[in-house]
Amino acid sequence: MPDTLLEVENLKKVYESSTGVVEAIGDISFTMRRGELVCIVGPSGCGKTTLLKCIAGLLAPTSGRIELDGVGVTSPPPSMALVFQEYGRSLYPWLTVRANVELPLRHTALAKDDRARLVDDALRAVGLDHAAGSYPWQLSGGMQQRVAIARAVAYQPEVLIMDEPFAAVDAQTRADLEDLVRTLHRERGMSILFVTHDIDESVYLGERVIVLSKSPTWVQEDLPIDLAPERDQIATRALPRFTELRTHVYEQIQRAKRGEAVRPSA
Ligand SMILES: Nc1ncnc2c1ncn2[C@@H]1O[C@H](COP(=O)(O)OP(=O)(O)OP(=O)(O)O)[C@@H](O)[C@H]1O
Repeated sequence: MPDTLLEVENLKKVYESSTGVVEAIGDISFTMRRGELVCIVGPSGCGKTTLLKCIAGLLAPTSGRIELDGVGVTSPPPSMALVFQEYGRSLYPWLTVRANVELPLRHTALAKDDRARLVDDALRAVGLDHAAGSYPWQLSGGMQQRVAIARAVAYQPEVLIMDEPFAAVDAQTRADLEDLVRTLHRERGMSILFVTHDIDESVYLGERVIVLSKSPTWVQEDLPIDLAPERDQIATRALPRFTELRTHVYEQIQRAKRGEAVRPSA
């Protein structure tokens, strides 16, 4: 199998509406390998969601190319799963946790027993096997987001796309969910593209952090995170190297906001 999973080449997105023209994405190129966990950060409004929508085939780019597994993305690829910030809106309140997790599998050719096995396994992976019969509205926000993650895990996607998934949960829950994402990546080899506003989160989670410029957006830096793969909320964040990396990313985002970085080809 080829090592490159996702390829974004010279992506440009211009919104045109009655209120005017917005060049959200100027020219973004990057690749992601199979099994990688890549974080994307950038100033507010720099086009992170626009980028993910294009990658997910929900929005047509103005120009450029996106390939998943060597195939051009022109509509939502079946081998992709998405988890958004608004877990409340991504779960069906009239379905149990189990039924919510099973939902995408109902459209596959899997036998009922196989579907049940995948759902059980995913619920166990996110620590919610005890809540299978509950309804989403009976769960805390963090638990609801675990259900959304379990649904993605059960679906066994080639790549999991996460758009600020933990922005609406409290700090302690957020730390637990970050560790869950690291575990899914480490133990199941999941390929994860993770957008966040939180610089510390990007360094804690990522094997690479892609820093975007302000709009019209380009890749200002593609930074390898040379921390050990075993990460711990207290020990890793206390490392001098963690502080160096987060300070570096912070400075890059400040430069991006001020528009100081100059595009190499410009
Ligand atoms: N449907 C749309 N029509 C017109 N302009 C849009 C549309 N969606 C987004 N934009 C503009 O495109 C730019 C990028 O928006 P986008 O939401 O992708 O950025 P973001 O980095 O995800 O933002 P945030 O950090 O606030 O979450 C912004 O200037 C925004 O106003």
